[in-house]
Amino acid sequence: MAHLAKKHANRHDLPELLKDVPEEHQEPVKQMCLKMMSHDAYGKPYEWSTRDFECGAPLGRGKFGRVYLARERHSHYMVAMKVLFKNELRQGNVQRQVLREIEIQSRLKHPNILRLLTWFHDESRIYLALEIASEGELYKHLRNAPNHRFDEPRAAKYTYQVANALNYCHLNNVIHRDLKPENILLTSTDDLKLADFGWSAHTPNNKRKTMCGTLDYLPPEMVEGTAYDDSVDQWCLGILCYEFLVGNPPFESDSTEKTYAKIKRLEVHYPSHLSPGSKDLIGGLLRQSGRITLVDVMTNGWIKDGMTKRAAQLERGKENQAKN
Ligand SMILES: Nc1ncnc2c1ncn2[C@@H]1O[C@H](COP(=O)(O)OP(=O)(O)OP(=O)(O)O)[C@@H](O)[C@H]1O
Repeated sequence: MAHLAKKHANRHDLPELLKDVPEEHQEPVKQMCLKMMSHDAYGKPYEWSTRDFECGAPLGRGKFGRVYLARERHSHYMVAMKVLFKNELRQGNVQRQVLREIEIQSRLKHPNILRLLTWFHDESRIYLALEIASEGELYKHLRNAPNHRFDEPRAAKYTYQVANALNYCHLNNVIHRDLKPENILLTSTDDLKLADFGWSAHTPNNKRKTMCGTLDYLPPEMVEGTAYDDSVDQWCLGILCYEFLVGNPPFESDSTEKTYAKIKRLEVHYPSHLSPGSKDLIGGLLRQSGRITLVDVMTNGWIKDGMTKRAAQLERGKENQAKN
């Protein structure tokens, strides 16, 4: 399926394709590339179908989708196959949402956005062949972390990666609008993949007024029903960063009204364990207007320092594993 990323690659491109692959993986990766290049689908239009995949263990289940590990028969390339039943989509009245998700996700290509490799359908089902994020939902990792929160280096790295993905979306006129730990997946290499573009929207420059997203993550302009633009995603990134560090979103309450009121008053309580750098960053994002940009987030000192520390943590983890 590498043809989707690099349509016209051929055998002569192998040295270039393999140049960043570690020595010990060169041969298997080369064989995989050769297999992909010999596939009927390589660089040409191709009608994928269930015949092309072997279905394996279930990976999870959503409101509409069941997700399975699957393997492309020819190349043995592994994917996460999401299967949606058309009658369930019709009953839930979400056909348009799913089509928008497919349309948007298939053209977004970024290391922190879950790739939709291909999709096809039969009479009763829609199949989405997705890149695998083997560690699953980030939400689960947050729940399982000590005190249900990440340490600052981990939170900083993840905030950077989400900012990077959102920045790419905005450059491509897409607003995500539904950021939350449940819509982010984690890979085996500790990298995030933004998923679930069901609520995202194309933004042909004008401001929008649709109310959507998750209550705890709603920015004041969406609560008030006024026009909004892509800076809603910066607000949500501020909420996400807070939730990473504290374990719950800042405006969480026991009723919708109370949450709305807190959002409108920008009533954020910062626990004492938060560093000044993290509070500064969150404060810059959780503003009614004049939010800091995603590039400001990516170049922020607290973020950069945290990323260096996270890389060192992971390195130490690898060394310890090697010793045991
Ligand atoms: N690409 C993937 N790699 C690995 N696991 C995945 C992948 N996509 C989904 N999963 C697993 O399958 C579960 C269900 O995925 P799905 O996208 O249907 O869920 P959802 O977004 O929670 O559903 P919904 O939007 O219908 O509420 C996820 O929670 C996750 O554990």
